[in-house]
Amino acid sequence: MDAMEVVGTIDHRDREEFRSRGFAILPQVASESEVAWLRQAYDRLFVRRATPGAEDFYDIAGQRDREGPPLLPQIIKPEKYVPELLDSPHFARCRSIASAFLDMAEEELEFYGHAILKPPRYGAPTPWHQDEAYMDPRWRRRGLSIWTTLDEATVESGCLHYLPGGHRGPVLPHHHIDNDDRIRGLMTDDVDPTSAVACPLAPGGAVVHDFRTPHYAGPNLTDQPRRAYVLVFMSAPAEVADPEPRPWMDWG
Ligand SMILES: O=C(O)CCC(=O)C(=O)O
Repeated sequence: MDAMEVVGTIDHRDREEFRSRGFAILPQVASESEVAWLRQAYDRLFVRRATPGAEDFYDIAGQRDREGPPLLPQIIKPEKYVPELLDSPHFARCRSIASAFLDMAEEELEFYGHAILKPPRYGAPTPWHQDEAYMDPRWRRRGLSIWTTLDEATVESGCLHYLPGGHRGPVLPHHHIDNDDRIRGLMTDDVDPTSAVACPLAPGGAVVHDFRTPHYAGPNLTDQPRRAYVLVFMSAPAEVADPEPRPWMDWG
């Protein structure tokens, strides 16, 4: 029996929370049985594909040529390897939720997934960043991420933290982690973490954040893995007439 009611729709309070704070909390977007299915798909994916050099596998926090286990392993577009992910009720629910938050028809939304694993008692923090800092400034997209946890996500295991309202400001200056451009991950120093809101969740719960909302997750200090499956939904790109410089990007 599934313990909590799975909610695939949002109401005006969720919308208002998202509009004013740049994030919203959805306590249950996947049922217990869906979480069990997602976990086994996720684990198989990491066993098969989480090897250095594998296509779509990255260590966000480790240097490209680093030896040893990845610090913050991530698989981009897991749906390429497990197409059933897109047939799942969880995906349908998330697409409908994204459509409601973005006020765009489902058919107009582009999307992709990514999976970020924090193994037990191992792994780096995900430093403060805005997702938009990773994007090409020559193209503007409206969008959001729906971050579903497959495990208990707590402050100790690496739940997400947000800076409320940060999505209404600019894209902040970012740099590569440790100022080392062999590390793929970006971070910003321009946040005041004392005003951050931590978002602990039970398995199957989700947080939704705008591309511009600054966010952070700590290292996993617990004996359980912290498996997050993220679905990113966005509008088609619109060309920006006068793009802002993002010197941390490869194109300078
Ligand atoms: O799962 C994490 O540690 C970070 C997730 C994140 O930054 C994102 O989904 O945008």
